Amino acid sequence: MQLVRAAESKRREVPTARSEDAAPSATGIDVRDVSKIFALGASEQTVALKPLSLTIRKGEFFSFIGPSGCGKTTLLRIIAGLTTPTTGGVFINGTQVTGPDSRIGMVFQKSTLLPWRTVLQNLLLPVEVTKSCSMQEARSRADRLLEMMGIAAFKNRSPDELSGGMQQRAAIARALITDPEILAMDEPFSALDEFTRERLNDELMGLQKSAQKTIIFVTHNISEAVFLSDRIGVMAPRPGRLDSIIEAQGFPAVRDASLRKKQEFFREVARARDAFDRLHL
Ligand SMILES: Nc1ncnc2c1ncn2[C@@H]1O[C@H](COP(=O)(O)OP(=O)(O)OP(=O)(O)O)[C@@H](O)[C@H]1O
Repeated sequence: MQLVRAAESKRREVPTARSEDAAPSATGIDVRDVSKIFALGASEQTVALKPLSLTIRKGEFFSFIGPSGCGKTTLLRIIAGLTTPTTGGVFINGTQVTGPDSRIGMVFQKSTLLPWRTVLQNLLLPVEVTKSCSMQEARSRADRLLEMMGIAAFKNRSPDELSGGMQQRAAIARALITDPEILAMDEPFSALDEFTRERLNDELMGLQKSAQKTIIFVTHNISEAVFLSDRIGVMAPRPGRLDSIIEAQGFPAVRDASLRKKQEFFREVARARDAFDRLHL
C-alpha cells in the first residue's frame, strides 16, 4: 500500500473537483469540502469532521479506519444522505445527494432486521417503501440474493432464529434488494467472531467483484481493511479529519482467503499500522 498524505491526495485525486467552480466527477462519489459540527446546547459544539474532500471511484472498495470518535460514521452517514453536512456536499455521478438516496444501500453494525417480520419480509421492506420495482420482481430478486448469501433455507424464519453472521448476511441482502450501485457499510462485522468475519469478508469480496458495486466500508480492524480495500482513508480524532490515504499495491485483482497467509499481506498490514502510528494517539 502506498501512503498518500491527505493534502497530497487532494492534488492527486480528481484535481478539477477541488475548485468550487469545477463540475463534479461524472462517475463515482465526490465528497467535496464536507465538514460537520454538532451543536451541543447554546455554547458547546463538537467538530465531528474538519472539511475534507476525496473522490471514491466507481467500482472501488474504499475503507475508512480510525480510532473511536474520529468521524467515520458521521462521514458515512453524510455520504448516504442520512446526515446533513455543515459545509460542502456529496455528489454521486455528478448529482448532489440531498437526502436518503436510492443509489446507496446501507448496512449497519447491528443488522436492524425487524423481529416481527420473517427474513424474506425484511428483504422486501425497502421495495414496499420505495416501490422501486414490482413485488413479483422483488420476490425473485430476494430469492436470488438469499441464495447468493447462503441463507435461502432461512427465508421464512424470524431474524432472531439466525446466528449473528446470518443476520448480517440478511442485512446485506436487504441492502441489495433495490440494486443500489453503492453499498455503505458501518462496521458490519465488528460484532462477529474472527472466523465468521473472515468468511463474510471473503464473500463480500466476491460479491463486490461479481455485482460490480462501489463499497464504502467503516472498520476498526486494520487487517480487515487491508484485505478488502483498494484504498483506505486513515482518519484521526479531535477534531475528526482525514489524515492520509493508503493505496493497495501488489495485491492480485481477485483476492481470496489465501492472501491472508502471504508475505505481501503482512507487509501491507504493517504499512497501514505505520500510518496509524503516525497519528500519535
Ligand atoms: N448526533 C450527534 N450529536 C452530537 N454529537 C455527535 C453526534 N453524532 C456524532 N457525534 C460526535 O461526533 C464525533 C464523531 O462521531 P462518529 O460516531 O462519527 O465517530 P466514529 O469514528 O464513527 O466513532 P466510533 O468508531 O466509536 O463509532 C464524536 O465526538 C461524537 O460524539
